[in-house]
Parts: sequence; structure tokens; C-alpha cells
Amino acid sequence: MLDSTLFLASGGGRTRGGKMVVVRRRNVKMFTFAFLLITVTSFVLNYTHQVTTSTWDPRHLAVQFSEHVQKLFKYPRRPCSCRTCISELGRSLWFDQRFNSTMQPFLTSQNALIPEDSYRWWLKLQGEKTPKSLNATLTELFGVIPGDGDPLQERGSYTCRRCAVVGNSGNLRQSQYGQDIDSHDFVLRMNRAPTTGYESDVGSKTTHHFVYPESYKELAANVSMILIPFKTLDLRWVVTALTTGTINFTYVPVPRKIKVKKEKILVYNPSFMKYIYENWLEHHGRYPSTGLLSLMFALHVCDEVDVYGFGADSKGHWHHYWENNTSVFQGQMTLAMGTSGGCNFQHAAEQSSVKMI
Ligand SMILES: CC(=O)N[C@H]1[C@H]([C@H](O)[C@H](O)CO)O[C@](OP(=O)(O)OC[C@H]2O[C@@H](n3ccc(N)nc3=O)[C@H](O)[C@@H]2O)(C(=O)O)C[C@@H]1O
Ligand SMILES: CC(=O)N[C@@H]1[C@@H](O[C@@H]2O[C@H](CO)[C@H](O)[C@H](O)[C@H]2O)[C@@H](O)[C@@H](CO)O[C@H]1O
Repeated sequence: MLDSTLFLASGGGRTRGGKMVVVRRRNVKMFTFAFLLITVTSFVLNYTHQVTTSTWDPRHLAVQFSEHVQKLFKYPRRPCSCRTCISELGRSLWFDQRFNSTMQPFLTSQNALIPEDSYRWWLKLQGEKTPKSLNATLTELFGVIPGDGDPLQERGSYTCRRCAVVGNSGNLRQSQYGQDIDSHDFVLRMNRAPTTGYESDVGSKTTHHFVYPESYKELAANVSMILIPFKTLDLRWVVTALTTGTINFTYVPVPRKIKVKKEKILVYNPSFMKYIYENWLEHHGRYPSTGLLSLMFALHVCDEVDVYGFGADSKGHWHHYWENNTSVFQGQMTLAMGTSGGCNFQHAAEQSSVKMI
């Protein structure tokens, strides 16, 4: 194919002598050489800007390069009609190097497999001493909840899915962001975040709410609850909270029963947590904060993401928008992202279609 294209491009006809063949071979060689030169040069130029993660080890560079090319071929951007789409590669190499569109944010009844290395990492997060068998727990869990289908995952209906991730920072106070937040297709909130009484600043719409047993709050009937399990007990808690009500204590008291429809319960994937810890937190801290887990989740299921309520307020105070604690905290970006760890999210925000508001 390449040969015949070159042949035509060189304007020649098939001749009797060997000369044309030599010219064609030379053309092929020159083309191949030029292609390799351009590719390698642009790759090297691009990567020399990545001070934090690149090394000059040729093997490392070659691996990174081949991964990048594979990604481009294997996962071309999905249909999206937004002005800019998260999954569009090539806007920021920094972002592309970390973003892995193949990672699955949910555990589902069809995809409940946690690789051994992820499982080992996850088990250490909260030092669970005698964890129950994970397989048995997951079988039981998906015997109780259907664990499938969520509007966020059904690609067909939205061509531009706009999501708002609302953190719990006091910087939302008097922001008047309520309407803006509510204008999104999906509004993701977390932990104890209330909306009643704070509508003008934080909005009133919630489509998805991230919780773990210790941070559970009652949700409206139309809201999907996304359980973030930090330990096996958290998975078992959902089962008992929907059935027998036997678990009422983890490391603090937790609700015995929850009033959530089984079809509205989704389960965050521990392997996805590990991916965030490795690719985005770059192993800083112990594990990602709920804010970062929610944000990364959104980046993998939405086409456009706007971020609200992260960081300290304008006076450097670190508190929830519904509380009055005015303690000063300097490392706001760090705490917003990791459990005593951080990632250069500002960098990501500046270079991709994520807006931090
Ligand atoms: C005492 C304690 O453990 N507090 C943690 C609480 C607590 O467990 C829950 O509120 C449930 O009661 O949870 C956390 O987080 P929390 O519920 O405070 O906030 C959720 C996410 O919002 C972002 N945030 C919050 C406050 C603030 N001033 N600036 C912010 O940027 C952060 O990204 C944060 O992750 C958590 O789960 O991550 C982290 C907090 O450290
Ligand atoms: C304040 C604190 O560090 N408490 C820890 C607790 O951490 C909290 O875990 C939550 C998930 O369960 C969530 O990640 C929150 O952001 C953390 O502050 C756990 O690590 C717990 C484990 O036994 O120990 C508490 O001291």
C-alpha cells in the first residue's frame, strides 16, 4: 500500500529498468526516516516540558511513547458535542499522561473484579484487621443491589454531558453559584453536604451523592448514592443497612438502616481509587480525599466538568459552607485533594477543559 502510493506520488509509470525500483525504495526509506525523525523529535520536545515525570532513560521514554500512541489509536475520542471534551487527547500532555479512559469508576454486577494488587493496596487504607472474604461480600452485595445501569454511564442519551462537582468548602458562601450549578446535567455532591437553606450559593439539584458509612446522610429519592468503600466492612454495611440492620459501628457509629432504593446505589471501584492515587496523587498522602475521588470520577464519565467549593475561603479559613469554624489553613489545595496528600490540580485545570470556579 505504502509502496504503491509512493509510486504514484513520485509521478512515475512502471518502467522496464531497475532504476525506478531503486528510486521507489529510496523514497520509501526517506519517507520512513522523515516520519521517524518528526515523530521522535516532537515526542522528545513534548516530553522535555514534563519536568516532574519524565526521565531521560531511553527505555522509559520509549515505553511512554508507545503507551501514548496506543492510547491514540485504541481510544479515539468518544462522540461529544461540547465545545471542548475531557476525553479529547492532545490538549495537554500533562493531562493525557495521567488520564486513563479505560479505568472503570464503578464496580458493577458484571464487572466486580478487583485485581490482586489493587485489593492489597485497598486493604491497607484503613488497616482492616480481619476482613471478610471479598468475593463472598461482593456476591452478597450484588445479590442485594442490582449494580447496573446509571444515566451517567449510558452514553447514548447525552452528546454533551455537563457535570458540576460541588466540594464542601466554605468558599461557597455568598458565592451565588446556585443557579449556575443547577444548570448542569449532573450535579455531584459529597458527604454531609446540605442544600436546604443554602440554595442560592450551592444550588438545589443533586443527581449523585458520594458517601461512605461514616459520612452518610439521608438523600432525596431521585438521587443516586455512590458508596465509596474504604474497607470490606463498608461493602457489608450497605448490605445490612438495606436488610438486617446489624452493622451500626465501624470506627464511629454509623446508621443501621438507610432509606435508598436499591437501584439507586452505585459502588465506587477500589481499583479506580488506586489509579487516582498512583496517576494523579503520584503516591502523595495515604489515599485520595472524597473531593478528588468525586472529581476524577466526573472526569471519566462527563464531557465537561465544572468544579465548585474546593479549597479554603478568601481569608484562608478551612471550613464547610454550613459551619462556622474559621481555623486558618495554608495547604488548602493539598487537603482538598488528598488525605494529607495533594496533586497539581491547578495545572490540570489550566490545561484541560476542567473549570475551577
Ligand atoms: C474530621 C474528618 O475526618 N473530616 C473529613 C470529612 C468527614 O469524614 C466527613 O465530612 C464526614 O463527616 O471528610 C472529608 O471531606 P469533607 O466532607 O470535609 O469535604 C468533602 C471534600 O470537599 C473539599 N473541601 C472541603 C472543605 C474545604 N474547606 N475545602 C475543600 O476543598 C475536599 O476535597 C473534601 O474532600 C473527605 O471525606 O474527604 C475530609 C475531612 O478531613
Ligand atoms: C480524622 C481522621 O483521620 N479520621 C480517620 C479516618 O479518616 C477518615 O476516613 C474517611 C473514610 O472512612 C475519609 O477518608 C475521611 O476523609 C478521613 O478523614 C479513618 O482513616 C479511620 C480508620 O480507622 O481512622 C480515623 O482516625
